[in-house]
Amino acid sequence: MKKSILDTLEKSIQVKTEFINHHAGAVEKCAVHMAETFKNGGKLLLFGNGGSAADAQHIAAEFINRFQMERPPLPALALTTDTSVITSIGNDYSFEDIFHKQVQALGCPHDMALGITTSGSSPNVIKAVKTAKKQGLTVIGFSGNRGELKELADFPFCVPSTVTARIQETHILLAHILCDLTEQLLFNHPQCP
Ligand SMILES: O=C(CO)[C@@H](O)[C@H](O)[C@H](O)[C@H](O)COP(=O)(O)O
Ligand SMILES: [Zn+2]
Repeated sequence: MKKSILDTLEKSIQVKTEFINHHAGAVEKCAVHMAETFKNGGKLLLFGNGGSAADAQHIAAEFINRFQMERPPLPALALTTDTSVITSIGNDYSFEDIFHKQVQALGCPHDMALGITTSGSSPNVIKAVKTAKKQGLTVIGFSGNRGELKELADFPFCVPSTVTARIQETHILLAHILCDLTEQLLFNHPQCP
């Protein structure tokens, strides 16, 4: 049992390390774009399924409330929370449309969209990402190393794994790093180098 726990820990660290080694520069660029977006009055729309829906909500809360410092709220909205909207779209149209229609309604050209899918191919995430691009939003894609999302996103972050749990663990690390950098860039965090 202990071996299995340690193997999982080791694998998680390995995937995160490999991911950061490959993507550190892109993470920094993405944070700069995000800070500019908020500075210019844009917002961040987030969406995903299952654990990634929880991640979308978790990340939105970091921006709206705060991450590590006292500062004004930043506009971020998870498209996974309004059961009336989601059930009406799912019921009248299809599950594939639940994020796409919300992006159509709420997305503006200077906003950013963050689509999260560990398979890289959930149809409702892919459709909403295509809509976001069509409407002029900048798209961040959180995925694993498979699927279409990495080809579509302006900032593709593909975790080098095919295991959903390992991918999700890296996504939340990445999200926390992006929140931290964005706060530093916008509000001159005391720890800013
Ligand atoms: O959290 C987990 C598994 O760790 C699940 O809830 C998982 O998120 C769901 O099966 C999702 O539907 C998977 O979708 P996706 O990541 O491939 O877009
Ligand atoms: Zn999970």
